[in-house]
Amino acid sequence: MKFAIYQMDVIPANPEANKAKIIDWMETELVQDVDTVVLPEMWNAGYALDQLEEYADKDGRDIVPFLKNLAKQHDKHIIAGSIANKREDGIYNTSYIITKQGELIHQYDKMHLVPMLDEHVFLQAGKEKGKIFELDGMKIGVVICYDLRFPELMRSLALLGAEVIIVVAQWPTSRRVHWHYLQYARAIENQCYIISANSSGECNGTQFAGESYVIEPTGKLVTEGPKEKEATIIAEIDRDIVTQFRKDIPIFKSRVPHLYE
Ligand SMILES: NC(=O)CCC(=O)C(=O)O
Repeated sequence: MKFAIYQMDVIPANPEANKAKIIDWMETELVQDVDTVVLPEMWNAGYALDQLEEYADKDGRDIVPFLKNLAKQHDKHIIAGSIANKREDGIYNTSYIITKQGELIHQYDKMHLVPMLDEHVFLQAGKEKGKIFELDGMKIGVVICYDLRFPELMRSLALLGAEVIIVVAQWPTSRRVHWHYLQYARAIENQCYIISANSSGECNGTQFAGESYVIEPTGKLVTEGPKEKEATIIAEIDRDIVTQFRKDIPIFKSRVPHLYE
């Protein structure tokens, strides 16, 4: 499976401009040759949290049809990062997965809200258990940014069979060391690919790190995006590497969950 990651400089509080950027990016040459594209976290409105009442999508009503059309038009699966998404009981940070046939096959609301960003003041936390989905026979899970700090969530996706975990993010440069090491740890401990799409822009004085990664289950770096700069990252992944590594070091067979609690 070949991926294009959009390490996007998200424009805060401007969904129309961000949609236009994605339309243009999908036309770029690098993206033409891939099966699947990956977008970053909250790409519609950025981290303008105090303006989300105005700029959040209304339960995906605008953005889901937008993504479905784009997927069909370009014949590509879209792992659509996440968007600020207003429902009756508040605003969620929601990820959507759309197939190249234009079908919405998965959605996930970010379950861990970030205290350092006061997310609990502006956002609702997702209440549903993590699930996985399949694209071209590959089992995939998606998590959103701060979720990366919770090994329990990522392990639960691996136990459901995830061979790839996508991390969509707006992770700040100030904590880029955590961003780096946590992804390696999650790849190695869950013996899965980690594919991340981080933002590279700036919002209210916070600079986002860029440095989107593709890491093999073995901990080998496949490729990495530049620091703090918009970029397209292309990577091909190989399911056999997951299968072989899980045979070589069979940690899932060695687990003793009854001794962990
Ligand atoms: N958008 C986020 O979830 C940021 C997470 C973060 O800054 C951190 O975990 O540190």
